[in-house]
Amino acid sequence: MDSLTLFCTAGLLAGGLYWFVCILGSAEQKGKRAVDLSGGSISREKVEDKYKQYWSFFRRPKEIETADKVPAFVDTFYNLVTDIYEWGWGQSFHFSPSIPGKSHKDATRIHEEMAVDLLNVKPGDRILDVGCGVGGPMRAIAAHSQANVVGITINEYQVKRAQMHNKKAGLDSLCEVICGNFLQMPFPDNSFDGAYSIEATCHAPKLEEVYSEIFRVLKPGSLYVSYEWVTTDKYVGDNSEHIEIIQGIERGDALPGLRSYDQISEVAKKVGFEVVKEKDLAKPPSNPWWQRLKMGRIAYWRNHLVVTILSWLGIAPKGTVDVHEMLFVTADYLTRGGETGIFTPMHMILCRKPES
Ligand SMILES: C=C(CC[C@@H](C)[C@H]1CC[C@H]2C3=CC[C@H]4[C@H](C)[C@@H](O)CC[C@]4(C)[C@H]3CC[C@]12C)C(C)C
Ligand SMILES: C[S@@+](CC[C@H](N)C(=O)[O-])C[C@H]1O[C@@H](n2cnc3c(N)ncnc32)[C@H](O)[C@@H]1O
Repeated sequence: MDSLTLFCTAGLLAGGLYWFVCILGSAEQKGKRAVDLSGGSISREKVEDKYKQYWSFFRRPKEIETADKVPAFVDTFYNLVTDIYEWGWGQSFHFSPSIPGKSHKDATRIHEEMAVDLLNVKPGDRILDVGCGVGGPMRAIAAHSQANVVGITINEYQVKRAQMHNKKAGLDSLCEVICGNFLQMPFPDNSFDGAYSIEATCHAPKLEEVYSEIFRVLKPGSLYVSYEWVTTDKYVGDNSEHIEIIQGIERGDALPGLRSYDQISEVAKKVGFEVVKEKDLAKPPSNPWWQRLKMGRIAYWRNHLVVTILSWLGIAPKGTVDVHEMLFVTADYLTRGGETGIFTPMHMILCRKPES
């Protein structure tokens, strides 16, 4: 082979690799590229250890149930997964029913806007986003309602990402992000005109603790809506396949234990809320929320290859392949949860804090 052929072949290979990693492997919503994958606030040499530490929680399940350690364990999880979520899913870390003829991005936004529409808020009102992630829902909701949204997340890295996205979207005057624990929120009593949580309170070891905090910070008469992760009435506690699926979902999503659908309104009433409405938004005529997960399978194989190459080249931190692998397996459990109908990530509950 002469040197020109060698040069051209090397150029083609390098170009192909760049296209595969940087173009094909880029996020749905631009913002995170494969080459930028990190361990969040964890230093790159500690990612592998932290991943092992994450798994050690599941070897001591009793400790999780009782633990004040849960917020720290959830924080570790989001350090490990936030970049991969943003890269492979976008800035909204939740599911939504598929809508024929609409893109995932539009279906996601519609699901988010529905939450704030239920709250009856006016422009200028102050509303709380409980477990805000990197702020995808917050930005859609602020833009749609012109309300001021305050988001709280346990994860410092997400705060930085959310603030950066808010600024970039020109929504930083409407959106504020705070790092804190939603089980002990740094807000005065009766200080919000509304609140919502999207697929976040499932991380609370006791739902009562987070619901009573939300109740405390809401003004009397105002509304709270939540999209909850729960097992449905189709879940049979002694069916081994059902147990396997639910445990798979818990392990891959940092959940201290999934609740049953009928526990949600019980807890809401117990802390003082009036339950205005309750509905599983996944039920027909809604189209399957897990369709997007299932359709993405080929992309996940490609992503796996991209992450493996980047790890091998020393660009992605050691341990990233393991985290990606864990999510890959989790996607399958979530799909099975949806297909069997034993699990829903969108059990909606709308509550009001009474006037007196
Ligand atoms: C509400 C929560 C998170 C819900 C979802 C946003 C995420 C649950 C599973 C995640 C993913 C699974 C497979 C990944 C894939 C292997 C990778 O290549 C690209 C990212 C995934 C698609 C990733 C994206 C986010 C999820 C769908 C929980 C934590 C309470
Ligand atoms: C699956 S993400 C959903 C994020 C956002 N609602 C969305 O839909 O994009 C769950 C969020 O809950 C937050 N969270 C979990 N436990 C928390 C806690 N104890 N205090 C504050 N935030 C918490 C996580 O940090 C994360 O931001």
